[in-house]
Amino acid sequence: MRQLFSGQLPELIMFDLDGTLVDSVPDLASAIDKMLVALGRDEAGVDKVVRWVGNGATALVRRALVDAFGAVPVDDGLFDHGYELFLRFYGEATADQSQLYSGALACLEGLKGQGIKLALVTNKPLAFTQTMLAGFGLDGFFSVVLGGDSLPQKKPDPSPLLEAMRQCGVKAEHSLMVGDSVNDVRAARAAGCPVVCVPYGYNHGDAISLSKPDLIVDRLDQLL
Ligand SMILES: O=C(O)COP(=O)(O)O
Ligand SMILES: [Mg+2]
Repeated sequence: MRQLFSGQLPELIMFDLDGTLVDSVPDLASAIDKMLVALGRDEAGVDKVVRWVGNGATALVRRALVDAFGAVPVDDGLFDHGYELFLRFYGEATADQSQLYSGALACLEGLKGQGIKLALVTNKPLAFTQTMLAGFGLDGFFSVVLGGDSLPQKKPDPSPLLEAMRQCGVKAEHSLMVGDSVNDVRAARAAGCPVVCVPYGYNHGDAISLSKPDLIVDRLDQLL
């Protein structure tokens, strides 16, 4: 990580949540499947849902409805009904089957111990993000937490990263983004900061190396 900052440590590290810190797809898939069954369709299953995660909850629901109903664009009434069902089911079980990735907690503890400011920048809606962070005891680590609905634009737009930097008072050249998807890489490039990725997350079924992050680490504790 130091090689990205001319031998120094970054002052701020911004983390993605789904697919980077937490393997959240089991609960997301379960809520999507309950929604589809309530709408009279077959379950989609984890293998499909894993490719639909990454652009926030509305995009996830829309992709599931397009797959199940085959209509593009999805009718507004169907979307509203489906989204309401998804919010209810996911709210009932946000972090039941989800798991922290190996090395994630040690990474956050180690970086915080080195005096580096930490921020969480996710496309997941803020309310679910807060539930998940609290469920894993991670809520104390971050100076700033931004969800996909915190600002008008979400990743790959750079605005959530720029807002986290602004709130922490750190410039882009002293900031680092850590994520798992092309949305994290694009947001970091547009915000002007380096980006490290993990290869185990959700990148719409593509290898993250195709997005050319500055560094790929197999486990987050390799950042220490
Ligand atoms: O909710 C999503 O679609 C993805 O969330 P993430 O930005 O934490 O990966
Ligand atoms: Mg992610």
